[in-house]
Amino acid sequence: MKDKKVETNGRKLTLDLIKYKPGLFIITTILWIIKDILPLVNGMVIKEVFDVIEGTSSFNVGISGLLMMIATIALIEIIIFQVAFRTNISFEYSTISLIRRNIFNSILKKPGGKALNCLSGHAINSIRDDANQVKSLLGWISWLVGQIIRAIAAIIILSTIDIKVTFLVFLPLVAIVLFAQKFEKKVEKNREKSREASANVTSAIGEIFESALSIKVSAAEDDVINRLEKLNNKRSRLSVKDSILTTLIDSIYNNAVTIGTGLILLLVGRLIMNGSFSIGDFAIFVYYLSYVTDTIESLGNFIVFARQTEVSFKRMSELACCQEGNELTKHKEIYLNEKNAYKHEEVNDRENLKVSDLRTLEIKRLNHCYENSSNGIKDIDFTIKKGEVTVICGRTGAGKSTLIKNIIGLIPSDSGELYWNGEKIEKPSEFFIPPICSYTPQIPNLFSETVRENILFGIEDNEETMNQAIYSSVLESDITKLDEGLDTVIGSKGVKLSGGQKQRVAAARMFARRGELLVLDDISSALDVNTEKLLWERLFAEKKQTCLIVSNKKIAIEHADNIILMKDGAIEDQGKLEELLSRNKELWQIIA
Ligand SMILES: Nc1ncnc2c1ncn2[C@@H]1O[C@H](COP(=O)(O)OP(=O)(O)OP(=O)(O)O)[C@@H](O)[C@H]1O
Repeated sequence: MKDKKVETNGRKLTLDLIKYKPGLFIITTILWIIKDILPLVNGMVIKEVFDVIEGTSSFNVGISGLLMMIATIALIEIIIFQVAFRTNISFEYSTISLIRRNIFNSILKKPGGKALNCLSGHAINSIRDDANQVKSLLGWISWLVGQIIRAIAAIIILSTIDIKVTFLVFLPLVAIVLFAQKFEKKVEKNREKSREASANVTSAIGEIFESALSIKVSAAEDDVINRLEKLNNKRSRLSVKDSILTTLIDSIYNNAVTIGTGLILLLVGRLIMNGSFSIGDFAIFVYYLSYVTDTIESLGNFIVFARQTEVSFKRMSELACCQEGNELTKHKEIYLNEKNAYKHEEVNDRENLKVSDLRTLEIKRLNHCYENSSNGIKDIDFTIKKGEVTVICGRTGAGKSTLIKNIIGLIPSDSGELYWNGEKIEKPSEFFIPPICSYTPQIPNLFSETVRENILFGIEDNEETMNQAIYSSVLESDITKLDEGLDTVIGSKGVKLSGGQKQRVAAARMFARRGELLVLDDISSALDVNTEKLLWERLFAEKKQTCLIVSNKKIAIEHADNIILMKDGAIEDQGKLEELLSRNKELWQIIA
């Protein structure tokens, strides 16, 4: 399966998100509308205040009554604002959590070897900034609805005062919207570049932290800092350009609105002098004018912001795209208020898999070619039988790791089939997991937690399982030498452990999961002879255990029921040790 380009439709995705919590969206929007309409009523009351002062009012309420009305409206406005703010927060955080949940879920669902299609820094930036951008857009939509309704209502009221002056309010709107359209593409392109440059800096910093030791021993500090400086300068240039473009558009809106306002006020001033405007009319006109012009500006900014959000949708969709398609806005339950409500439906599905005990695992015509490369595996055919040890060997780069990653679904194969007891395995990446299969990768992935937590890695802490895992991975004497035994914190990526200890903690994690099929990728490369001997002896003492092992070590190969000899991505030969030694010089050289 090669990566496909992800097509995104920002409007559809936005609508999907609104439909996720339609009740909250509608309530928030209605509250914003009421909150925005109230000042219009206030404007009318203010007009009456001036008319009462001028003596032209037909309203039978005194100044004090009108002032009470103004205060009451302001109070109601404050209360509505408080409620709307809360419902809006619930709406925004529900949708942002859904987006983040779906991105993480899709990443976890993808084959392990292809979970991220970009640098981790890019993914982190996207999950943080792009999700926030979408959240702001959604909040803005419900806010804008109220503003637009208020502006329309204001325009209708203003046009009853003077239609000609009111018409002039629309001119800046049309001009600004047309102008903003022209800038849309440019802003979008630049924002994309700017975000990418920021992500490159984040990734570079991450890599520097991860490789601090290598940088020091290679005395590469200056080079690394120069590279970071270049990336940072690029980021800074693009960010400044992005800010300038956005500010430029903002200031154009503001100035157009101000010029429009000035023109209208000039016209109104002339009308007052003509006597066709009362002071009350003038007051309400000035009072409403800012609502209309604010909305024009807001609408213009919104158009630009919505364009920028398209970029965010695109980047997040690329992360949230898995075999089932773009899952970015897929409606799923999230738990914002409940403690311990974490559920992972997919994991539960896996636990419920009904699979018969292993008798045979057949690998048929398996092929994989890495993207933009001729490397991979070709036409792999062999069978693993229950209780047998299968050892894959071959020179470096022969395709051993690629083969096992394809079998257990960490890398999706281009073609070929796998059969478990004769039944086709449809999704290897979802099938080859504990308790069916457990795996130790060539490079151990450890976390800066305790040894115990690294071994358990989410499974229940059971003394018997832990002791068995420690015994099988020959870790017992290492643990007694650690300051706090199993509860020693091992530092970032296990920095406080030796290479051999790291390999065995990773192996212990695999043993603790008691997979029916154990898959071990060259786990003894950093072990001394005695420890390695013990490790294989203990593993092979369990005659029932089915193992698929990548190793060129003589002691492992000697225990193999079937040896798969790889060369240039293909199986060069396979069979028992004696048969292969009698006919194949390659194997002699590998185990020599
Ligand atoms: N992601 C990748 N993209 C392109 N080529 C790759 C990728 N990963 C591995 N390769 C290439 O595929 C070939 C097989 O790699 P693989 O890791 O399977 O070899 P191996 O037999 O396990 O080697 P070793 O014994 O050194 O671990 C190598 O030539 C390697 O450079």
